[in-house]
Amino acid sequence: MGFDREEILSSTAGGDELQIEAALRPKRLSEFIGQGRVREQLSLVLESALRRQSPPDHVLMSGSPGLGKTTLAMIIAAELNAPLRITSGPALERAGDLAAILSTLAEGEVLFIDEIHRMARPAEEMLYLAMEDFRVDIVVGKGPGATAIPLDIAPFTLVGATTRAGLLPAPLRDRFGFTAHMDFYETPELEQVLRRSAKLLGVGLPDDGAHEIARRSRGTPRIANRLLRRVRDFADVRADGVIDRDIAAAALNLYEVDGEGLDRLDRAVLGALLKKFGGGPVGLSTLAVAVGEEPETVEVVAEPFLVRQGLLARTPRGRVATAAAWVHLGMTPPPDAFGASLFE
Ligand SMILES: Nc1ncnc2c1ncn2[C@@H]1O[C@H](COP(=O)(O)OP(=O)(O)OP(=O)(O)O)[C@@H](O)[C@H]1O
Repeated sequence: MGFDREEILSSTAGGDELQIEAALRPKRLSEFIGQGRVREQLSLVLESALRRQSPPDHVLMSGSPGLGKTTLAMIIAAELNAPLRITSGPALERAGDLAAILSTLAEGEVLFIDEIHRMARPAEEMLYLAMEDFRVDIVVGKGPGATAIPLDIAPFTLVGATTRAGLLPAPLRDRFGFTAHMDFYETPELEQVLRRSAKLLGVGLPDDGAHEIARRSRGTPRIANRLLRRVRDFADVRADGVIDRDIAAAALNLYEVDGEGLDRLDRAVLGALLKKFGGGPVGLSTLAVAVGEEPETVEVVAEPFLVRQGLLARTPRGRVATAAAWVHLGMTPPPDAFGASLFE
């Protein structure tokens, strides 16, 4: 499969989680689990580009952190047999930062810009022209005497990733020929991710253990892999190394991941919403201050999963806890709680 178990095991010894994460990444589209529709659409886009022998359309991927956007960008380059350049929105502060990258791209190269919604405005405007005409305008001089010198660049494919597609300006969004929205994964898909990772890590993971970790992984492969490593530590020290359902449940309880996969931040958000604001509605920034986090962390990391679990609703007046949230935290929902009729 192109994976080197030694590579993974030795990086475990060094304790380098990032290296393990990299080693667990699927390298080809056929190894990528779940996201069936995105995979099928992407495989058509790539296949036809290969037949035409020209770079495919630019690709935009949106979705919560850890769902596989970086992995897919790497796969796109691998399937096209093309080199890959990786950067991120916050690193592109000035147009010159982007010009330096664009002007040195090889023909057909894949340029991956993570967190593309955080790119500075001048770089964004330079990108429009580059995406459309494979050209950049290098501005020389300042003020009224400034002149733009056009420079042709090699045809390339931009792969952009964002956790917040809504923040992308329309002119940028419209220049992507293919947009993929990544959804949270279903439990059986995460079981597959876990079985594959366990094999690569040489960990014994029976089906009931895989199921227990998968259902607590917030629909996210990165979290599934992270929990697998924590549970493996527990199994090595407190059991014979095999991760069955009971071992997985005991380890995850210890790490404060509850039965529905809510972690400490998720529970802090719900707890504040219920106990400090009577279930809401409350504004995002007030809620974030109450849990001591940045609004963006609450909005991007905690909320999408809580919404998906039916525990929190975003309304025009603010965030509201549903009746299910009260029940989840062991409290009785007030009669007027959002969705209370479901519990009658
Ligand atoms: N479909 C998948 N099949 C198997 N493993 C996956 C899949 N998607 C992601 N993973 C695993 O999850 C980890 C995180 O994926 P990745 O870094 O691609 O997420 P991401 O969406 O780019 O996150 P972020 O936006 O936070 O960087 C990877 O190490 C990879 O091993």
